[in-house]
Amino acid sequence: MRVAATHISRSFGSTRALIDVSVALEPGLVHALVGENGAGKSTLLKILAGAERADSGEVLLDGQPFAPRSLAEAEARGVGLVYQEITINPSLSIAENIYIGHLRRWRRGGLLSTARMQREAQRVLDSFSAGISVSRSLSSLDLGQWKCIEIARALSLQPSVLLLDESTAFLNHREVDAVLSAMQALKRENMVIAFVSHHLAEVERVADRLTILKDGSKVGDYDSASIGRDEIQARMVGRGVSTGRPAAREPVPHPAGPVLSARAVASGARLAPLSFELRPGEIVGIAGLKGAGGERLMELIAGIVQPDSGGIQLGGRDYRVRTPADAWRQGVAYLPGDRTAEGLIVDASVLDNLVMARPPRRGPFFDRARAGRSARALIDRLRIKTSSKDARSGSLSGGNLQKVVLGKCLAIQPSVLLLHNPTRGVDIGARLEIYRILREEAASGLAALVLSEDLNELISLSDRILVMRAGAVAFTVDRPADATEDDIIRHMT
Ligand SMILES: Nc1ncnc2c1ncn2[C@@H]1O[C@H](COP(=O)(O)OP(=O)(O)OP(=O)(O)O)[C@@H](O)[C@H]1O
Repeated sequence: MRVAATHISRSFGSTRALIDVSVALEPGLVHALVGENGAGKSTLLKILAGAERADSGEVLLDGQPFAPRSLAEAEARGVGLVYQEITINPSLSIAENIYIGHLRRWRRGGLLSTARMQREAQRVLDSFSAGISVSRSLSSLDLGQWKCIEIARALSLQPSVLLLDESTAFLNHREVDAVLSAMQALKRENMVIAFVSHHLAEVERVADRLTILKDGSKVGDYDSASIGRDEIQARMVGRGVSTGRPAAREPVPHPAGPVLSARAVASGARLAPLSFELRPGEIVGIAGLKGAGGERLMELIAGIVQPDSGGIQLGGRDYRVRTPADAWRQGVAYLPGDRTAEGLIVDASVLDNLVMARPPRRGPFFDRARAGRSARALIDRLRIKTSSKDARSGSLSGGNLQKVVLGKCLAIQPSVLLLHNPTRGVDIGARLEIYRILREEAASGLAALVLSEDLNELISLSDRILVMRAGAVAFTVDRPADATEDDIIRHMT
């Protein structure tokens, strides 16, 4: 099957998400869509998948007009979509997750024919060498394998075209491999594959062709062999970007006493008694696999869970927080790993989300004028792409939403900032901007703890890195500038 989209335009109110974009997708080739946050990548995929309608333009499937009004209609014509978010239900089996929404297929006289469903689910997983047995429990699989189950779900409808929207965004470096291998296996089956990614290393690894979008318009189509990473970046942003990974931080002196110190804090089996100090101006990275203890440490400081033993001091005083709100009040801001579930309210405006943690007041009243000024300053500083400060947050693109959550944290001028995967889904230009802002904040005294699956991010940002394994610090990298990803991975596993 060939996909030809021509002269596609789509606006949302005053935002022109796509302007006269044409792309051609060929079978047996992996096609990457790249561009800055808000460039229009997801909108284009959604139009192809039936989740959005184009205002104008035409899509042809093997020469036949294709204007699906729903995902189901697109699926029936052979076009499947894999979402950015994880959509696995852990209380169901692998096979049930694959056939969710189509379980009726496996019912005979009111009974679910589990054995047949399992056999068929296994066949689909094996068709792209996922290496997953349907008899396993979901909890024994990693997120990359969960993504492969979502790919199997799309494949169970026998599509000829598979669209993946930032499917690796929530995965760590190992889990990504499973998804990229799946794409390569499907390419060999002669499928049309298009994916969105902010990670140009992934694009280089699997894409045969790429289309660059900028501000809703197409910059161009390229053979990936003929264009280098620097040129892709330059074309994405419309100006030169020197490198995707900024120079590592030079060690900075930290003369003051610790702003935060943990003494033998422990939390069940998740965290063995741990002591460490965080000084003003210091950025400390935490590396570790899921469940290694980094997330639990952040949750303890953020007031989400209570330590079983040990204690934390903030600014030399006992720091006991029972709820996240307590922590925010004391100047400890937390950017959670999942921006929409915990980080912000999608139905509220950009302004409301930005100032939500500490709304400016005049007397007993909300000071809308001051809130407006502060929101506008954050929108400019973080280069948040929104039609206005009053726009509904849910209308922003994924990367821009992430910047809103970061803005909400910075708005309270915290003394300690806890960041979990701070630049997930954020494009390269904005990522460098966020690193610059965090360094500026650190230079004026902010202390930050950064838990990230992106090890290059930790190396670039941190003054030191705590590498966690099985609930304890297995190793401390004192000079991240001299470390490589492999050095860190060795201590994580
Ligand atoms: N449902 C919507 N309502 C209003 N505006 C929208 C809607 N969907 C997308 N937009 C706007 O359209 C533009 C393109 O968004 P899109 O999600 O396609 O970008 P993207 O390239 O996928 O970005 P990201 O890399 O951040 O995910 C953005 O300015 C976004 O705010």
